[in-house]
Amino acid sequence: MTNTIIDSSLRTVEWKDNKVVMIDQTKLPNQLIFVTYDDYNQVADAIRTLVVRGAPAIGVSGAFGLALASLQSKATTKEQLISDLEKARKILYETRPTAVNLKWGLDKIMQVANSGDAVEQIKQSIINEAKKMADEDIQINKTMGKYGSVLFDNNDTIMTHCNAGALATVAYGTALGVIRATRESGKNIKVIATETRPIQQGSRLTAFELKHDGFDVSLIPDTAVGYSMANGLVNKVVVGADRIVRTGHVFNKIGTYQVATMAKQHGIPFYVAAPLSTFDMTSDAKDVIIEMRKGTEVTGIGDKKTAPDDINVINPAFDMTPPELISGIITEKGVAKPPYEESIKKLFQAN
Ligand SMILES: CSC[C@@H](O)[C@@H](O)C(=O)COP(=O)(O)O
Repeated sequence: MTNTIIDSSLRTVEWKDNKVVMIDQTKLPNQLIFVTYDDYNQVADAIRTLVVRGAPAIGVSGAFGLALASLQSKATTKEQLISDLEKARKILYETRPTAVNLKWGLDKIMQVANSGDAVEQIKQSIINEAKKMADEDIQINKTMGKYGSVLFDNNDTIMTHCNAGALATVAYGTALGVIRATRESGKNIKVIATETRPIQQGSRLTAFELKHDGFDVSLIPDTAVGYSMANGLVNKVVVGADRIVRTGHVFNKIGTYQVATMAKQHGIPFYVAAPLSTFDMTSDAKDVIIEMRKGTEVTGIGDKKTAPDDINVINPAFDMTPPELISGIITEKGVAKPPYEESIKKLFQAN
């Protein structure tokens, strides 16, 4: 593993010279550091420790992890290679439970592996497929952005929560992709980003990313969502998603439910932007596992301790926003509107 500081345009995760290169998001915004991995276990660690995070980005990272596993394998038969890949798949899959894109990315690669014949040909097909998934992610975000941009007006101030930007995807972003496309369509917009405690994806990543790209962005503490809405500072909200089930229940970064509830209270449209790879058409909302993260994320800010010793902590990483709070779900196939079960089904039929 090597670290290099490079100031370049942002591509979160990439396949280069048979290695995986990603931005170390734990170091942002103070340092822009790219890490290079040649072992799938390192990729699994990177997902687990949030070096890479955001549902689409971890989906593609999982796929690249399997591509590394195929190169690491010493298998001489297809059966041995599949068994090595299954072992790696399990390790990668167990890194984070809520974002369904991880399963999607791993399943897609396993399908390619299972449909191949000879070992070397399977390895090459896996690498090709993972690279294709990364490239398609950018295109999907741009298409989603175009569908979403018509929902926003000139002079809107748009609130977003957590980070659903280029850094949560391969590039461009889901919710921030919609914001980018709205600006690209010639509309003048401002953005309000929530800080997103406990680990501040909003201030460290969204504010960093939007400022880097010249947006008019203001940062607020999570506790100022109600104030901002009650005082007319926000016209619309757009957030990303980690998993959306067929009924339109949206699982996203902790605090999203509060933002959506507050938006409803103030009659502010609340949109979700996510690719079809974020939809889980087989689980019920009650079966989705909410990741619980370590208490130290809450008992301190960065390295500074801000809570008493031995305090009990409850630290869920995600929450569920029910469909009745959501004005529309923006995808690369169009915008789903209530009733969601029906309109989501139609988006998949159009696929
Ligand atoms: C585009 S991913 C959805 C995001 O809005 C958000 O929930 C997110 O960034 C994921 O959380 P994270 O815990 O940082 O991986």
